[in-house]
Amino acid sequence: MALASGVRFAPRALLRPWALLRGTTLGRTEPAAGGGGDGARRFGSQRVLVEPDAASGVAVMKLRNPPVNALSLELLTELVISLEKLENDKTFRGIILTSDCPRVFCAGLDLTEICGRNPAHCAEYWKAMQELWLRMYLSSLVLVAAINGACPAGGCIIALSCDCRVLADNPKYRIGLNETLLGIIAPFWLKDTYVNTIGHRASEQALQLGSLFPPAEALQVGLVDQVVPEDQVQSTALSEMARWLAVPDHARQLTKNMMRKATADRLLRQRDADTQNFVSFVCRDSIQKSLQAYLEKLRQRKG
Ligand SMILES: CCCCCCC/C=C/C(=O)SCCNC(=O)CCNC(=O)[C@H](O)C(C)(C)COP(=O)(O)OP(=O)(O)OC[C@H]1O[C@@H](n2cnc3c(N)ncnc32)[C@H](O)[C@@H]1OP(=O)(O)O
Repeated sequence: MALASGVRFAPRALLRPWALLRGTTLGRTEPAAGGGGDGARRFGSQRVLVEPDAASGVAVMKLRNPPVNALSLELLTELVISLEKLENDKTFRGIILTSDCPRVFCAGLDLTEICGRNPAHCAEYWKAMQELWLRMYLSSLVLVAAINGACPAGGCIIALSCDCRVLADNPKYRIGLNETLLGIIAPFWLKDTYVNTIGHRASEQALQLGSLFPPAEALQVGLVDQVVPEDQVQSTALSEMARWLAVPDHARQLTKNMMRKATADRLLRQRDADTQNFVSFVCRDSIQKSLQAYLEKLRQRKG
């Protein structure tokens, strides 16, 4: 990821994402409906749909891992690859991230990736989660989250790593870090991201209580930047994007780096320890039991 000034600030020692790829269909390019030239061609993968608009330099990236866009290992990997592809293409300056699944932006970690799995799998999964966060948090592109559905936990991590958040005004679309309610704890880098966004006291309260904020409260606490009627989420995200793109890239990118680097560096310095910590925590019998019980509750809630 090169800055306009030639400075590169994305961590270079990140995982090679394609090493994680299993059975995906990346790199597929197809014409968008009614599309013609390059600017109207879609590409992406099974779980990430990318609609690039070369004329504006903005791509819309849609999560499509039904039913709830849970962050499976495949989805994490495909997101990193799509992001990298856009970053390496000088045509693009911004991404609008949104959901292709009705009513849910992203349900967070795919609990089936950490329930009843062996430590090696949990480690591989957690590294992919770290990777996505690092890539997004330090991206040289402008990332705007168009949050068109529920956005708990890992979904909120994805939204928080964007530069700006627009949330649809629907009381069911709550956003926040509810980890404590599942009996788990947000890692330090997620806590840092929360504090950077809403401040220390609000984070302390919200993290301990596992608060999921409905739109008006999310706006009030500063978790999102705009709350708009559902049918205006996309257009508002585009207007926000235009505001951010009006700033010269090099100045905005270096400022973003200045604001975020210390937080990202903290994880980069202790990435392995963070992975070990995650694995030993989630593999404990007691944590496995609470995760299983939570998953069971979700399954039974249906119908
Ligand atoms: C040291 C430890 C560090 C750990 C830090 C970890 C940081 C991040 C943690 C997380 O992200 S944990 C995950 C937290 N996520 C949630 O609590 C959300 C749970 N889901 C919901 O609340 C709801 O599903 C929803 C997102 C509001 C959508 O509701 P809706 O009514 O539309 O769908 P459902 O009927 O509830 O679900 C459909 C289907 O999907 C399954 N499912 C839902 N969420 C998950 C998930 N996160 N992982 C895996 N599967 C999930 C749900 O069980 C249903 O499955 P089926 O019954 O159809 O089999």
